Amino acid sequence: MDPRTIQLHDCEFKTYIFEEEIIARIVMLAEQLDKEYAGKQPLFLAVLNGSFMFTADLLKRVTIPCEVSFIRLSSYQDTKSTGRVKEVLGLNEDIQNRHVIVLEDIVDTGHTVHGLLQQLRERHPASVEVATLLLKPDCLQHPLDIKYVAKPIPNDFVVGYGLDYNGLGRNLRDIYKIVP
Ligand SMILES: O=P(O)(O)OC[C@H]1O[C@H](OP(=O)(O)OP(=O)(O)O)[C@H](O)[C@@H]1O
Ligand SMILES: Nc1nc2[nH]cnc2c(=O)[nH]1
Ligand SMILES: [Mg+2]
Repeated sequence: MDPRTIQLHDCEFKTYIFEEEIIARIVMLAEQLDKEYAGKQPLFLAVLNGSFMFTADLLKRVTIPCEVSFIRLSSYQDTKSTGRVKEVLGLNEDIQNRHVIVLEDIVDTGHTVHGLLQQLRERHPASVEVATLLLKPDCLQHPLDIKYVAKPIPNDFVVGYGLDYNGLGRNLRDIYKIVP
């Protein structure tokens, strides 16, 4: 497919992962989760805002009985982590003895998921794992074991398919990377 370039605020981005590849990877992930969580009735816990598209496309393809709930965490300004993860909307669900799968659009420094996993484990779930669409393994600042990764990527700032640059770009169907 032809590469496309777009402008968001003051930055230029070019196409990087097309919708077809995103969906193909999500289909494989759903099949894996169907097998590994059969009989466990997992609770998917989606981290807003970034994970909304990933969550919808993944859960449409998960066929086992499951539940979904949402929390909202925020830590990015411009293209950088502030290092402070703000809880904008908390968790109301009782997760004791539940099999929880955290859904993220991207794990970058790992600050967001690291803090969230600490909080969740205090509530005694039966198990907690993380499923992320994208992982930047070279950027991790915490020793995290992310079990389900649809696609590892290098250290470039990306937008689209839920991911934003200062609010813009979340509605794009493909993923774009920043042009330095
Ligand atoms: O691994 P980290 O360095 O913590 O980065 C990953 C987090 O950053 C983004 O969220 P953000 O805080 O920008 O909020 P958003 O989901 O509303 O875009 C993304 O959706 C992840 O939740
Ligand atoms: N939009 C966007 N948000 C992020 N949060 C952490 N890493 C990224 C990234 O590369 N792009
Ligand atoms: Mg997020």
